[in-house]
Amino acid sequence: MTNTSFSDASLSLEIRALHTRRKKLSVTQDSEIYSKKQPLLANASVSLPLIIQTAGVPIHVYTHSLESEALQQLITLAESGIAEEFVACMPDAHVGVGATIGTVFASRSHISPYAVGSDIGCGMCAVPIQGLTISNLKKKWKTEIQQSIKQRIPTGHDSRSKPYPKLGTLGSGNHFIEVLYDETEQIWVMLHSLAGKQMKKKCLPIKNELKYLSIESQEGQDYLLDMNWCLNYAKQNRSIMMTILCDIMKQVTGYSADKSRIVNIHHNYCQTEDVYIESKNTTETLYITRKGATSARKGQLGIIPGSMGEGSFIVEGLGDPKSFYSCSHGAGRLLSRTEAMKNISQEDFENAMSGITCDVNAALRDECPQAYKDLTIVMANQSSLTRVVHRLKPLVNVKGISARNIRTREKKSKKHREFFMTM
Ligand SMILES: Nc1nc2c(ncn2[C@@H]2O[C@H](COP(=O)(O)O)[C@@H](O)[C@H]2O)c(=O)[nH]1
Ligand SMILES: [Mn+2]
Repeated sequence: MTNTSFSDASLSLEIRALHTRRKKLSVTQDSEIYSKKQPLLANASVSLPLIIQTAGVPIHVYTHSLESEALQQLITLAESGIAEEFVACMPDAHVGVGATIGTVFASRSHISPYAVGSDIGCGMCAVPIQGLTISNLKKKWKTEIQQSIKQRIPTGHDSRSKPYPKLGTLGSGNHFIEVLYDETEQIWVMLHSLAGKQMKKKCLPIKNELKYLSIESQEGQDYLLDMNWCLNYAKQNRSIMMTILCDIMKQVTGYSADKSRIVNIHHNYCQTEDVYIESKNTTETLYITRKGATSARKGQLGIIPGSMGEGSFIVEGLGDPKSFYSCSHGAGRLLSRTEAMKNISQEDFENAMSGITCDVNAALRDECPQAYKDLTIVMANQSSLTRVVHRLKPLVNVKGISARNIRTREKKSKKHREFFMTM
């Protein structure tokens, strides 16, 4: 039986209630209790990280609210025996497949493909455009840039090819390209692009199963080799797209990117890093896995995107060992895609995007700003992990969806409507 408990006496009753349920769960594995969504809710005044004791290593949680399923996944990892010292949960965390999105952990001996995630090497790239500001950006350029991006960078279905996605392609879903401006009115370009290779759906585990490989085993070595191949591929893909994007900016506006300030980072990966081990007062080299997390070593630059209406942050790491030198990789989803489609009206979506040059096709409503967590709260929750360098607000957004994707989605929702009308 597990010893999971919460160390901070001031945590709210809700947490204690969840704790009791979780204890019940581990004994009975009652699927009915399991499927109930009981969030972890702490008082916003409680300082972060919350430290949750488990039968394995503790969990450092950098948010005051978390879905029960995500907490369950973190506990499974913390009690698996493969994680050293603690497991860290980032402020944008939400339930993932096999492991929570927003998980960081260190291992001496094991790697978990499920904890790296299916989007191996998914990440962000951003660069400022030297001399281009809000004041000298002509209004008509925004549409010209948007159209040119769509013509030159394949998105959604058009990104696909076998066995790997084409280099220089964006991917689908919440992958995006943006033109933004910072607090000094400086213009930036940014992209969030697809992984080196998507793990096949049939290879993915059920939600709360966590499988892992010994690094010394043949499978572990094979996985590391393949994962590193995917990381290189994903980084190259971002570089190629960024070159095209900067070329578009130059062609349309006449201004060039300041390539010396480019930031190009993964947020789904595993690599060896030197880690301070507090219990031994030593530094060791361990395998750090970040699934939906940004490296935030002291002085290291990172990119934290929010949503298509909210924009993003350029941040600098503060090098906090309590999070394994990491911070969030975004705002994180608040509503599932289905919930967003159902609960957010087309009018509210369009209002949230007013003034931004972008598509507001109904097929994109599951990507609306309202579907994501409040980025201000996410940033406040990680003030000990990272410092804001630039606050970027969006001007142009191109999402990872092709005309063909839109037609397929429209057909599907028409069929869906017809089905319900005949009932
Ligand atoms: N600036 C923008 N941020 C966005 C957009 N769509 C999503 N997002 C944020 O990115 C992260 C990435 O999540 P991942 O797990 O898929 O890597 C997500 O949590 C959102 O906060 C956008 O169009 N523009
Ligand atoms: Mn990503």
